[in-house]
Amino acid sequence: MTSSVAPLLQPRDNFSSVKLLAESPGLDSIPSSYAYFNTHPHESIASDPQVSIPVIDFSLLSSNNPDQRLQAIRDLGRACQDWGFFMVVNHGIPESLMNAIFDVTNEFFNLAEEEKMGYETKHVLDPIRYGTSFNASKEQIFLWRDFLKVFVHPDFHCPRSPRVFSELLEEYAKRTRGVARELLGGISQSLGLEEGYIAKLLDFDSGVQIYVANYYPPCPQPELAMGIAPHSDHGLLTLLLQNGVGGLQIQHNGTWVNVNALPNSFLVNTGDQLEIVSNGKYKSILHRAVVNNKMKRISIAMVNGPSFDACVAPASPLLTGGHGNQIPGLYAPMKYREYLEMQQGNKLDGKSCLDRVKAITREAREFELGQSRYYATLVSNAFLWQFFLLGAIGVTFLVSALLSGIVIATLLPVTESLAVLFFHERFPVEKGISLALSLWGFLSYFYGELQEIKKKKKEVELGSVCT
Ligand SMILES: O=C(O)CCC(=O)C(=O)O
Ligand SMILES: [Fe+2]
Repeated sequence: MTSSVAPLLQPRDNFSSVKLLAESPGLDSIPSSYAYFNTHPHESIASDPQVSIPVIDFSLLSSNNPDQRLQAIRDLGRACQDWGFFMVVNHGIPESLMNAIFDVTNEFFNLAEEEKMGYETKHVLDPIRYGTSFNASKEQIFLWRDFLKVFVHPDFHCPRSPRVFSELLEEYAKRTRGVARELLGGISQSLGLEEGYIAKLLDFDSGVQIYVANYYPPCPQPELAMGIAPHSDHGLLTLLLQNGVGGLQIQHNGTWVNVNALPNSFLVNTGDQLEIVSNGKYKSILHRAVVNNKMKRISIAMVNGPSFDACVAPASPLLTGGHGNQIPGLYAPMKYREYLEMQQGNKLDGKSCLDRVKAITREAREFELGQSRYYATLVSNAFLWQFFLLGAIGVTFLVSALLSGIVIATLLPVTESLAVLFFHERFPVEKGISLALSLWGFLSYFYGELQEIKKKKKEVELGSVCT
């Protein structure tokens, strides 16, 4: 394995895209800021050359024959539970449309850099976003990937050029949304819910759909670079196409495996919102894309999610077991818009966003006084902190920022000390030191103030003697 890399070039300053960097003459090693595998030594390479992933025949899912449909629903449920990933064949979307969407995507990435940079935006929810890596402002190691993300539903957006882009993308978005809706219906039934249950619950008809095009140019050191780091998708279902060049790997039974698609098929993966709504039965799948040194790879992911304002939580019928037993909900309710902002606004880091949503409910379940008191404490805490902050601003305004800072620094360990006294929390040496330091700050401030007052008094007295 070649592990020498060029000195840090700060490519971000010189190259606005990895495409430009890859096309720079004589590039035979990658800048160290792209050497992902040097800084992630624990990331194993794919062991298995190829495994067979489940294949879903879409025509059976929409069949009028109830037995065939039932079988397709069962297959779909098994694929979601065992893999979180499957291939969809016979979906009815014309091959010509799929080819055309590839061609126009390729043309977009071939536009002049300045034109593409016109779509470089700051906010993660801007409807058209061109960029490189994933979230370059948050990453130390960059991905060997340029991207274009376009929100195509509920409101349709599209870059102005290439000229035919808009017409093709609108049609492609509509057709893929139809396939995703049908799949979601089957998945809903496979969970024992009504066909339209999830779609209605999450307002899929006004759902967010995002076109994500990934451009991975050939890389001189593919064994060091990463196209897209391990992550799960934030939506419900992602329909992925690739230009016949492999690179996608999914995590299955703890190892990375290569997957390739049959011609004219979709690779579909379940996303975080499906994991939440199914209360963890259908886990979103970790996947990544590696790069190669021969051919550019383009993939197009259509991410289909709930509506922005849908509050996503485990479906309530799934929280009642046999004999009416309550099953705990494993995920805290959250608006999809907020989840999307959290996921897109950070660096790509496995399933860390979903873990945050899970952590709150775990804490709530383990809270001695019960779940409802946990949430009540959380909300009242947030409310009371607003008063505290107002008070701190008041002290800054009326006295000094120094006093305000000292009061805050002193109150924090006081809270800790009360927790030790009343809830018998541990009191390790760090807590002791921080308590001593803040009390020292507090006392020395007042001692200083006292000295100042005494000095002023003396001056006044002396002054009155002189006059
Ligand atoms: O390029 C690929 O195969 C994967 C792309 C992907 O995971 C994504 O865009 O979310
Ligand atoms: Fe993905």
